[in-house]
Amino acid sequence: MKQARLVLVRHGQSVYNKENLFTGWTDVALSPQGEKEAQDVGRLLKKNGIYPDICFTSWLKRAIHTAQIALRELEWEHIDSLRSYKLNERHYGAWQGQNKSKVLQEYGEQQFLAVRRGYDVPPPPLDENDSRVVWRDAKYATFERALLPISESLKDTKKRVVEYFQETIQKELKKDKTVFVSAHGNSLRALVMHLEQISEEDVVKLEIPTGEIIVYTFTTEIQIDKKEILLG
Ligand SMILES: O=C(O)[C@H](O)COP(=O)(O)O
Repeated sequence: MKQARLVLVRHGQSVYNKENLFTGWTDVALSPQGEKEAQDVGRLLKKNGIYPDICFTSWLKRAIHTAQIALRELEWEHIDSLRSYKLNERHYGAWQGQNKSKVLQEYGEQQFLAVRRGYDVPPPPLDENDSRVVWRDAKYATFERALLPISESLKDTKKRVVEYFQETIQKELKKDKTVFVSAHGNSLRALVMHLEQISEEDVVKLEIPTGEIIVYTFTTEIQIDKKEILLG
């Protein structure tokens, strides 16, 4: 019997991950190691006989390139790919581009963790006059300003990610498709929190490393039957 499968992949290491900088909506490329991690994703999918029917990514190139490299490695590049800003990484506000160790020193462990891994504490917002603010990026020019964040908590990210999951991705699962999603550390933490009904307290411990592949198999009622992490 064909069962719906959801394959979640965190993009490979980016050049900001390598430098230990907060990234958020900053649109940075994969590092050479990240490209290798993306190839490994394709290799592991092949080894496990997982050939997706459809692919979803965020609008950020580290997730787009991870999906493209993985599908090339899998020799499965023909499938439809849909992209949405709703799968983008959590907006890291004024912390974007800052060194994580320096921010930790400046804010102290408790505040740092509350923002970085907690549920409803956003980082300080990006100044509206900052040239990096999202509405100055041509890609988002047609959006209403109110839709574009200058900082987000995990709760804010979860709202848009779950909306997109329920409106779009879940429709494919209901047709028993194998759905590939290439996204980000925190947009995926938000989705996993929703799927596994993880509490606000427990989500603090949820970590998703770069290049990780999580495969959920669903029953016909869209209930999780099995969860697997694919390892090389
Ligand atoms: O946006 C970032 O900096 C990373 O993609 C995720 O970072 P985090 O693990 O520090 O939340």
